[in-house]
Amino acid sequence: MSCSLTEQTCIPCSGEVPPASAAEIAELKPQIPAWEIISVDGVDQLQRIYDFSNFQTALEFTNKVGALAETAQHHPALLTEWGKVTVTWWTHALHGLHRNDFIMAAQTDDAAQGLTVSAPANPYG
Ligand SMILES: C[C@H](O)[C@H](O)[C@H]1CNC2=NC(N)=NC(=O)C2=N1
Repeated sequence: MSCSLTEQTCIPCSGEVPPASAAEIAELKPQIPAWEIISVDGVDQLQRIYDFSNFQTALEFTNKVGALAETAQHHPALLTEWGKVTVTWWTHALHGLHRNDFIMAAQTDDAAQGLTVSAPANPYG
């Protein structure tokens, strides 16, 4: 498919839908290069840490991602700290990754545009 991830929308997903195949992951992952695939208790997840210059901007970004999630009815784990937000996407119903997670990761990257700083600025270390 040539359509970029940010132009796609999530499809409703139940436990009957198969998780993303290795071939699908190989197609989609290069479109979100800054994301890591992690495994938590055997569940594959997409994770990225974004850096911000203060808590308020981190919270503003968190709320933008929350609004995207509500629109898509697909929800991430969000950890908001001073100067950073950790975003984790996976599909609860599948206990793993679905194309939806890659779509949401791409949308999350778009939401971060203009808000992030390139290096952590945490004065507390
Ligand atoms: C009914 C409702 O759409 C489902 O419970 C949705 C809600 N948000 C969700 N978010 C994520 N990440 N995975 C899901 O399986 C999921 N299911």
